[in-house]
Amino acid sequence: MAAPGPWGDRRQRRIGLLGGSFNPAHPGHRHVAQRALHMLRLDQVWLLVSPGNPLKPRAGMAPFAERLASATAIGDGVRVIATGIEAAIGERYSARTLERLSQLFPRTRFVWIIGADNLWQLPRWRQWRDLARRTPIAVLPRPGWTRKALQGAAAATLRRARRAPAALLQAPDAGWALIPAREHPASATALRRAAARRAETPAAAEAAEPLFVAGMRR
Ligand SMILES: Nc1ncnc2c1ncn2[C@@H]1O[C@H](COP(=O)(O)OP(=O)(O)OP(=O)(O)O)[C@@H](O)[C@H]1O
Ligand SMILES: O=C(O)c1ccc[n+]([C@@H]2O[C@H](COP(=O)([O-])O)[C@@H](O)[C@H]2O)c1
Repeated sequence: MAAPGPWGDRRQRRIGLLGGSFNPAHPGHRHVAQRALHMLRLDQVWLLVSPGNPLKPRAGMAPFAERLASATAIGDGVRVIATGIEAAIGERYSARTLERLSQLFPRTRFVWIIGADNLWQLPRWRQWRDLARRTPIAVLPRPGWTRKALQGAAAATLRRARRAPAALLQAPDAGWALIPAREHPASATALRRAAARRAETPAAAEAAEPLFVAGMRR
């Protein structure tokens, strides 16, 4: 399978993987991708659109093609690119995805990128310890989650594997680092709620119209 981008073979390439539902994609994703790209001197960040997060309900999840298009729209097509490779290889558990990607791209060093909310949630992921043992993890701050995640179970279990950001990709073994970044407030949940409110507004206005007209007559 071809990598989703043009490559030179001059050295081991470094790819950041920002896995997500992208339901929809938003500027918070772009911020996280660009910050990781810059701070970890990555060649690219792949926005890895999940065929279905194992921990999220299917109800309310937009079709895969729609989410892939949404992620594509926030990338730049060169350094930050969306990919549906997880669906193509038939994986949705991240530990398995990483194992398969390492087989498919043996000369690539992958870094798993997550927001602080997902560091907090990590112990609920399948084979999360294997994932953390094999793959460097870059954690980006997120409003309401950063401090909580640093005090959570994953951070405690992995405390000896915590690295300074600059050291994350220097060591041959995996580890994790909190990447200094401004907290970005965007969230897909907030966007979906806002869209639902907007969708309700015309209907609500229509429903209120007879009352308004009646009120005018009185
Ligand atoms: N504003 C943000 N700051 C930091 N990390 C973020 C931000 N938005 C998303 N992420 C991270 O990007 C990855 C993909 O996120 P996802 O597509 O689920 O978006 P989301 O806004 O968290 O969605 P939802 O609100 O539906 O859970 C996750 O690791 C998540 O933590
Ligand atoms: O492997 C798991 O058990 C697992 C459980 C929950 C989430 N994930 C992955 O975490 C990434 C972020 O998911 P999300 O829905 O929060 O954007 C995405 O790549 C998911 O597939 C993975």
